[in-house]
Amino acid sequence: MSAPPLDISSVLQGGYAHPLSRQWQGRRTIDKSMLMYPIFITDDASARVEIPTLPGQCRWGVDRLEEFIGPLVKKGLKSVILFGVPMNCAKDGRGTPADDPNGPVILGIKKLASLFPGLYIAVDVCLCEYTDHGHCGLLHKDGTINSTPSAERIAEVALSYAVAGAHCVAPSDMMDGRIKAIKRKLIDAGFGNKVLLMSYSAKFASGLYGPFRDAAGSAPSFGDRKCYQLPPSAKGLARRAIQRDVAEGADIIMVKPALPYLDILSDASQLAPDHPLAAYQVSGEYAMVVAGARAGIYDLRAMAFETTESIVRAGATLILTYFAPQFLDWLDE
Ligand SMILES: NCc1[nH]cc(CCC(=O)O)c1CC(=O)O
Ligand SMILES: [Zn+2]
Ligand SMILES: [Zn+2]
Repeated sequence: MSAPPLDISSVLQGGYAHPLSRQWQGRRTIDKSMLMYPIFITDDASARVEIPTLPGQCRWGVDRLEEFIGPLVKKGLKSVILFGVPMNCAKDGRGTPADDPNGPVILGIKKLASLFPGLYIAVDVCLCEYTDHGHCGLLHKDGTINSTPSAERIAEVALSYAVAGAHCVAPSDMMDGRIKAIKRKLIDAGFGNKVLLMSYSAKFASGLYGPFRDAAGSAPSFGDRKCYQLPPSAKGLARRAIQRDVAEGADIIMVKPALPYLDILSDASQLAPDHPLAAYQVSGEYAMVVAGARAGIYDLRAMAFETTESIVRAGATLILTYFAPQFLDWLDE
């Protein structure tokens, strides 16, 4: 029994049979300027400590940033986002070490700015790395989030990074009202026309942050983050958070994590079509892709491209990714 002949409208394969015609059907869209590389800076100036759950990534001391970032800048790295990992400081309820002028983030901003004047320096703004309870904001006595002083404190920390020379401040804390509070503070201090505000707008309470919390030592000491990070099924809340942050003055909107939330990214590109849209391919997504490749399930490079291309296809114009160093090589090949 032979199958009936194909109908004219059934046949697509002739349209992409050749490598060149495949390019006409949709060209690779990632380029180096879209990559923002997350880096961990710790308070031991000479440190280079590998992070077991985040293969290939390290915590770096300020004195080693030149050897770490120099070769990447030569290959075309355009931007980084800094995360502070204080190991030798006294954490407290308000996250005092966050804006310590001698802490790793502020020293790191100054060091990178002086070493690499062409490098775009973004800084993650949060309190969880600096509070004794490990939560991202300030707490009431009963352990619940105290929003108003949280937003005020986050804004104060953001301003200190702007003063130190950051080009972009990126609050990841998810406190209500922090975008407005940060924008107000930046404007009042004369940074309104100098510093970009990138909001982690749709940040979900994800299982994919595990390696990051190892890297940054920022797991909460009790409870979880479900009262401020978004529930994974909450499409409506995510849309409202994006619209709110646009209204409060965010310059870039972010969706995080990326791969399990491509529908939200696509929604964001409709809701905020006039804003750059960032996606954070988080630590667990990176670790998953690497683990699968090591298990022989697929080729690392092919899967790194496939996942990031899907993120761009969904609407991202900027990708925070731990694959940035590898992409700098791969994009040259
Ligand atoms: N506010 C902390 C913060 N900032 C960025 C990440 C995750 C980044 C990653 O997993 O790569 C987290 C973890 C969390 O919210 O628990
Ligand atoms: Zn946090
Ligand atoms: Zn953060």
